[in-house]
Amino acid sequence: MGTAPTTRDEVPADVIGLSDLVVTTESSDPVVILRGVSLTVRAGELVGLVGESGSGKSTVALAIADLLPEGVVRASGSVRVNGEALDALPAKRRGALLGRKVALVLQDPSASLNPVRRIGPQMIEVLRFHFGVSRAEALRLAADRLREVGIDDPGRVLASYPDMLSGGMKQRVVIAMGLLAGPEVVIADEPTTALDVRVQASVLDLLVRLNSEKDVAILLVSHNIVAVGEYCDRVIVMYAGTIVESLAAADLMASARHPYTRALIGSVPSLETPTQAELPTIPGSPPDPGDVLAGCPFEPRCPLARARCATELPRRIALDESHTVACWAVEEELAQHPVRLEPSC
Ligand SMILES: Nc1ncnc2c1ncn2[C@@H]1O[C@H](COP(=O)(O)OP(=O)(O)OP(=O)(O)O)[C@@H](O)[C@H]1O
Repeated sequence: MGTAPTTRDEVPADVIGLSDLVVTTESSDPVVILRGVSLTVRAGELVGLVGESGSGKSTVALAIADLLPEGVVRASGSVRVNGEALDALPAKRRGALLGRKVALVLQDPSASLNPVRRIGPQMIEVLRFHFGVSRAEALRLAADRLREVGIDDPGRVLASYPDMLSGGMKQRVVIAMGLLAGPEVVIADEPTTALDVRVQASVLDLLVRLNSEKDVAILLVSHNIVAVGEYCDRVIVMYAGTIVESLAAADLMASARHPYTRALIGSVPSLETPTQAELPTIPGSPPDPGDVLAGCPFEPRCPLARARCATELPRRIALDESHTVACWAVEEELAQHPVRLEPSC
């Protein structure tokens, strides 16, 4: 985490807070995409959001940025940014708050850049909009931000069109653009997926460095639970539009309890895995978003499933201050031990 160590009395404020967020398609027979998601990202925190394809990670990212696609709506629940509920703000103030406080970095950097304008004018426009600075000052600030993301020759990059840059370089530019307004949080949705394997680690390292040096909170969306565990402070695991577990990254390998989290960890190869070895896969597939689910969405694939799991959605219980899990089997195992049975983010 980028913040200085805090005492118990000095918990950093939440920069992002989702409460019971339900997102559906907008139709007479709506498809439920998020089924009541609650989470927080605290100031300076580096949080990983993981899960299989289709679990709803990108929808969470887009809901925070108020950028849900056409035909997808927030049906209930709330999104708070810097303590302000987005719903309570008029559209103009909501846009200004998000523009200043939240930077979104998407998988494909080209989607965030205008292909027919040089990088310089694109960055200058953002700076002049937010700070009303002169063109010369904006150019200086843009070059500073580019250096901050590891670009040694900002002059060349500012004079380039996006397609003159490599994928890794473009993603650095997008991150630098996201930093222009001085955000509290960067939401990075699979920021390395479209990049060459060689540059993936350097972009992740850059995000970690920005988190520690500039104290920017980061919500890192990823398929790779092991990588997220290595880079982040906290890991949140999603399955079929729900959060099934949230815990400190340092506890991930030894203390993850949800059978889905354990299966995800088991399906990622490690350096020790022989190249010929067959990796365990999770049998079955996630439910379709259109399925009506009475119980736990993981029940059909779960090695610990019991009768109750098919009919009752597990509640999210706190195992300790930083660990929550939603699983009837885990709850039954813990029945002999005192746990705080209260919803927690
Ligand atoms: N506009 C839409 N209309 C209908 N369904 C949608 C729409 N957008 C997303 N979905 C569905 O919502 C579910 C969650 O999608 P989302 O992209 O948030 O998942 P994800 O975990 O980010 O997946 P990936 O890792 O593949 O990006 C998916 O099943 C997807 O098909």
